[in-house]
Amino acid sequence: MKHFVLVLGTRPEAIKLLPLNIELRKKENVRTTVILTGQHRELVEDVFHTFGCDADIKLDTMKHNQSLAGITARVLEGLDGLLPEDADLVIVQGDTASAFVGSLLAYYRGIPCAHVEAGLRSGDVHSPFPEEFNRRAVSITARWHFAPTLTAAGNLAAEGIHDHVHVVGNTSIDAALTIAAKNLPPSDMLRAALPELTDSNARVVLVSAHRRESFGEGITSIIAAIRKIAKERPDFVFVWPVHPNPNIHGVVMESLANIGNIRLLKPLSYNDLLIVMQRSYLALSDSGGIQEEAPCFACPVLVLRKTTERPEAIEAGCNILVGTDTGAIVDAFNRLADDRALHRRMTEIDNPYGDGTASRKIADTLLSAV
Ligand SMILES: CC(=O)N[C@@H]1[C@@H](OP(=O)(O)OP(=O)(O)OC[C@H]2O[C@@H](n3ccc(=O)[nH]c3=O)[C@H](O)[C@@H]2O)O[C@H](CO)[C@@H](O)[C@@H]1O
Repeated sequence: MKHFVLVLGTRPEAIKLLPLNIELRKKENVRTTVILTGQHRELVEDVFHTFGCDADIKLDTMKHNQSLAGITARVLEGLDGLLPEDADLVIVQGDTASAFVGSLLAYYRGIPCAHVEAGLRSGDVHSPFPEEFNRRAVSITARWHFAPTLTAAGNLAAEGIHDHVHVVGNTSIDAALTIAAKNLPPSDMLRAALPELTDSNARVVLVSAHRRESFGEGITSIIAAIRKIAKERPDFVFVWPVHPNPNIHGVVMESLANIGNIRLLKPLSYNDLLIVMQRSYLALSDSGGIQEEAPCFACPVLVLRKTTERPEAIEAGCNILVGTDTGAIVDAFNRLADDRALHRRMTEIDNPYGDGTASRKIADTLLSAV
């Protein structure tokens, strides 16, 4: 019996690793232990609930206004005491401190590591900060690299990483399709905050922004764009689940409260988020996961970043890279709002991040290799 340990700390890691854990647990000759590092505790609990499972080990690392050094040090020390001695494999995902530290500890202990969502690169180690460093660092020690796309595999090849690279799609698509197929009802909170959910004439727009690179000037400029569009376009309803990060939360709540067609909400459960996405005409977002999931649900994304390590959806024509300039956001929004033919073309393209089978492929590969 093999023992695989999944280490995760944030909401997107839970969304992208729990489908893999479910696939692994279907196998007879493997058992898994899920360790939650506690990096973003509150946002993660909901995801476990949605997938109907719980973490096996929970670390308590969350501190108010935690520094990067503080998180990294606490997760490394906490994990060191808890990583099971008999682990045959450590699995990490993406680009967080938890992923970096999980792979580092596996390296220290001589345990092989598998990296899910390997090969995403911006090319600038300072942006996104610190994610670009984290994912590059994981690639140095990982033995298996599960790249979501050929582009990501090409990024690894450019760094000399050729062995055990498997292009499987992104597990975010497995998660989104699995949960959407359950057709779970929206929460009472969402129903009350967004009565337009059942009004087929209302045009809904999903908004989200939380990247560190947008703190300060970027978020101010995004807020100015949303305020201007909302005032000029009362035919649209804007739904913004505001990230709890203090650099975002305060300024968004202060600047956009009391505008009738802007609904500022607490972070949505994953199921509610998918319901809003399915109901949205378009999304304005800097989120990586939303850029990947939205093409499944006919929801073009205007990407609120200067660059993205997800060029596939831009190249395919599902999403548009807009940046954070107020005028550019307003122009791109109006164009897509008014040009229904463009909107239809953008929503008819196959999702370049996969078809919902990434977790099964990863589980099969690992079972035959470890
Ligand atoms: C630099 C970069 O791009 N890094 C990414 C970053 O993740 P991100 O940018 O995707 O992070 P978020 O936007 O926080 O999460 C998104 C998920 O959360 C769901 N959601 C959202 C709002 C809400 O109210 N309720 C929800 O349920 C949503 O549907 C989606 O699935 O780290 C990951 C981990 O390593 C990486 O994979 C990934 O590269």
